[in-house]
Amino acid sequence: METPGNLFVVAAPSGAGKSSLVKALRSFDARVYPSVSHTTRAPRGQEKHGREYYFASDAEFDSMVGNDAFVEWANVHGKRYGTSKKGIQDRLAKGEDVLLEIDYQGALQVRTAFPQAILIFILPPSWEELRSRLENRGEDAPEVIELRMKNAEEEMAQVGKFDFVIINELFESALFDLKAIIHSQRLKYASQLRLRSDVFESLNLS
Ligand SMILES: Nc1nc2c(ncn2[C@@H]2O[C@H](COP(=O)(O)OP(=O)(O)O)[C@@H](O)[C@H]2O)c(=O)[nH]1
Ligand SMILES: Nc1ncnc2c1ncn2[C@@H]1O[C@H](COP(=O)(O)OP(=O)(O)O)[C@@H](O)[C@H]1O
Repeated sequence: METPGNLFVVAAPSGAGKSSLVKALRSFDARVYPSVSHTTRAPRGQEKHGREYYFASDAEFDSMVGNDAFVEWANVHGKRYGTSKKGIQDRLAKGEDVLLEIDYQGALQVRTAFPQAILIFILPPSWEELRSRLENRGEDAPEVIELRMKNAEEEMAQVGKFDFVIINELFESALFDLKAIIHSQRLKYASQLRLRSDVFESLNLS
């Protein structure tokens, strides 16, 4: 589907730092609207329904799948996660930028539905660092960390299908890269025309 807003999709193995990067980006770029996904996994410590996720039962998730309410959904680490159509289509149609923080299976489904979507993959600098970030985050049980490390192999093998790759070694440098990708999309002709129609009009351009 062609829409005036930019659709950014950020994927990464668990622990690579995508939530931290997107949160930091949001703190000074309120024009990137993060979509809130639905999931059947349980909330973690500080997570709130409707903020990090909409936490859904299996039956609720089944019913949304049955009603064709998702742009994409996938099984990730044994739980289901999905992006609702309602959450993004209106915003994109209004010309707003939307950012999805989802797994690679979902990212590839989004590309089918929205061929102009910009797919960004975030890599950790090493396996050791990935494990230590998962351990230091202190949110997941040891067996959950093992499953996430194991799944990371399959996830990282998909990096070549993405448009951009960011290596999150130094946080500030990775954040700079993410900002640069987003900013470069906004400098494209169609985006500039939409965002700065006042300038285009005063210069008699269109
Ligand atoms: N396909 C898909 N994946 C999602 C969605 N929301 C989150 N995910 C992915 O599910 C995985 C697990 O997310 P989460 O449980 O929050 O753990 P985290 O990756 O450690 O932060 C991550 O790869 C997320 O990017 C979604 O709506 N669709
Ligand atoms: N560049 C970095 N250097 C060191 N630690 C980082 C870096 N980026 C993120 N982290 C830390 O790694 C852990 C995992 O990051 P998080 O954003 O939760 O990852 P994801 O959302 O990809 O699962 C968090 O404790 C976070 O503070």
